[in-house]
Amino acid sequence: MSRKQNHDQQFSLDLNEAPASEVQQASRAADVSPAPVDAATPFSGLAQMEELLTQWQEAGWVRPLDREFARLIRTLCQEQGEQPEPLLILLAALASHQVGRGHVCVHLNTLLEEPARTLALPPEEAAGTGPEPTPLPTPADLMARFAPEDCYQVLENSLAVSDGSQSTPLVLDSGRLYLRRFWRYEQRIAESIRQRLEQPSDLDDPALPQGETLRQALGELFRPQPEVDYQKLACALAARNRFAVITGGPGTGKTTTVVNLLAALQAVAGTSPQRQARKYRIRLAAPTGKAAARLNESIGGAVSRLPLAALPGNVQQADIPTRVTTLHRLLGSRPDSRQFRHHRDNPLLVDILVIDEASMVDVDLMASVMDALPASAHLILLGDKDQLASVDAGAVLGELCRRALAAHYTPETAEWLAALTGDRVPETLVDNAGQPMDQAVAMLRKSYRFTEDSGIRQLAQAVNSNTLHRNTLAGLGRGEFNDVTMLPCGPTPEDTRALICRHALTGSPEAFSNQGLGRTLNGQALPPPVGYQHYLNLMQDHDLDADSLREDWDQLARQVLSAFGDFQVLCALRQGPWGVEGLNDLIARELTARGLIPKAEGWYRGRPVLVTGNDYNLGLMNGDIGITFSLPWGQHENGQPCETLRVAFPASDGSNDIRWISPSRLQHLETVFAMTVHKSQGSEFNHTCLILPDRLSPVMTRELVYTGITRARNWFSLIAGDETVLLESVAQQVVRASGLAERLWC
Ligand SMILES: Nc1ncnc2c1ncn2[C@@H]1O[C@H](COP(=O)(O)OP(=O)(O)OP(=O)(O)O)[C@@H](O)[C@H]1O
Repeated sequence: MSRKQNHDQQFSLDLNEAPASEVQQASRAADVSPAPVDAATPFSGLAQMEELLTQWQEAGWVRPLDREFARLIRTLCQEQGEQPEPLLILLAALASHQVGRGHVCVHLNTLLEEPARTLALPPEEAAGTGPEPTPLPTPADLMARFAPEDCYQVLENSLAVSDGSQSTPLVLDSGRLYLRRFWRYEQRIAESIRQRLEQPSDLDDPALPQGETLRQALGELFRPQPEVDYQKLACALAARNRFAVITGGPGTGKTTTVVNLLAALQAVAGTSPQRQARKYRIRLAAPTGKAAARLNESIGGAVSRLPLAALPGNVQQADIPTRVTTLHRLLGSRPDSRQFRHHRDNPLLVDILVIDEASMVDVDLMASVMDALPASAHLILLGDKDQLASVDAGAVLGELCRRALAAHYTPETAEWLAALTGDRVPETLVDNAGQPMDQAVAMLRKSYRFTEDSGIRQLAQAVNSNTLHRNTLAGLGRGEFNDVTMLPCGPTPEDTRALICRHALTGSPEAFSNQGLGRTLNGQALPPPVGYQHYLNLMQDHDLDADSLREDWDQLARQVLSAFGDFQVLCALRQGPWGVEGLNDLIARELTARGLIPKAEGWYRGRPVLVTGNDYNLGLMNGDIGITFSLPWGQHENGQPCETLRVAFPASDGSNDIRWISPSRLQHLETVFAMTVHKSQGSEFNHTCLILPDRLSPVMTRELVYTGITRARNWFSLIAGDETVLLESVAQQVVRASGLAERLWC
């Protein structure tokens, strides 16, 4: 038997799912030898390479997990009689390191061409401290010794690596090195999409009755327009395919479009002899509780405005759900397990699944969705392709939308769309060589939330197209737009801190060219920009007491939570004076000094908290926001009522209920006067203030700045520690290594 043939038995253990105890045992088995002195030393033996990995880990360059993964590969190779090359151990650690940074794999050629940039090693220090010189050999020093062929040879000769056809812990596929688990996720996602795209549709022939029903329904749902109606085109495309993506910037009508789409599909189902007029079972989901709650808020109104009576198929309001659940709840997550209740052998009972804010879904969760979805079900992803990618590995929506701007619809698709919608796709979006995946992606191109002259819209566009210039920023400073302001940092750090404090307190309406007054949208007056004193005043100015009813407290909590959502400080970093930790502390101290909160540490009345991990027992999801109240519900030993702290959370089921939770029961949370842009995904605020530091860091990218700006519904303020850093951030783009797009487009 050849070495490779025996793989399945040898490596039946999936290393990335290995229990911690095994990892620790492997770790303890390692020898340690003297520190390496140059880039050649780690290649003189396994112990030397492992010692370097330990030093990298101690320096904070790689995670303990990365080092342990490399050691486990070494142990497993040795157990099979292979003496692994130090280069193999190094590549294993680097592949694991890249997963920790959101990549699905490592492109070997890119790694060799640009090791420092690809790996972001050595890491830059947190803003404010500057990079420290280090005597450690860097990955770039090490990789400079090798050509791609050397890496391929070492990987191909190892029992720990295969092309995926065998159960090895590492997979080398088309020049990409994967941890096996991530390779499998990518495979499963691509397979599921391809399988859905290959299924013929009843709607393929516009002349057949189903096509005619769809045409009629679209005619009722969309008013005729002088220009191409991209929402109508998106509905038609998504109705035809069992897999579809609808992408668009803020306010381009993703929710409106999907509601129309679901109504149109129910009309088709209601007239379909094959379905015997049985309507589709539809579920709506979002990756976080916050995103689910936001869709909950907007979808009910959109459904109630549907012209149902005019549609064929006897579509009723109840045929279109308005309750949105989190993906974890939908799939049935179980405490302390990464396995969901719904999977291939216990699929979801659903005909159409819509996932909003799909940019936040990582490869692991997306693969679980694909597994749990019956092969015949429609999957519709909604999201903004230009937003930040998921926190965990992958950039699934970004990859699926990578050709969305130019569309690449085939002439056949363009003809079909014209027959169904009456709209002709512009020639620039038609491509004879368009591929099946292109035909399932629709991009909404017109914003209905922002007017043409909106500063938020123009700033977001300039960032997205990398055309943000100093004169745009100067224009913001001069008050060229009445919905955006740029607040100038002071000459000293104290001045800047004072500016941030003033702004966080009041929202600085005077800094906007119209003094924050008089803005209207679609004839509706918009509330002016506010800061945190707005919700804290509301908390203080009430006349509830121990005799008040629970309902009255619930009502107050709803008002306070809504007022808190009127303003949010966002930042790029976690640590340092410009990060969440520094800003939370700064703002809390200012509010204490103003008598708006009693103290700045621990638990106190008015403390806003962000849940940072799912807690199924309490029914709280990552991203939920609560506000701490002091309630007269406690009791002294003598029976007298006393104040007790409770955190008010809005129920995540769209019921408008309030849950009061004791602080001692809350485990994963942080104060949220400041929030990272990453955590703000899926949320929107009436007034958003984005604070960017005075030093560039790898996390500061175009996607981050764009996501920060587009969290603002009506007012946006910017505090940039250094304009050059802002411009440089916009020039930096997130590119996550993955092979998904290559699997879907040949
Ligand atoms: N075709 C349209 N004509 C007029 N108004 C529209 C149209 N489509 C959407 N709108 C309005 O634009 C606003 C934003 O629409 P919608 O909520 O559907 O967009 P979205 O892309 O889902 O927004 P978000 O950025 O919050 O995800 C809503 O007030 C909606 O009623």
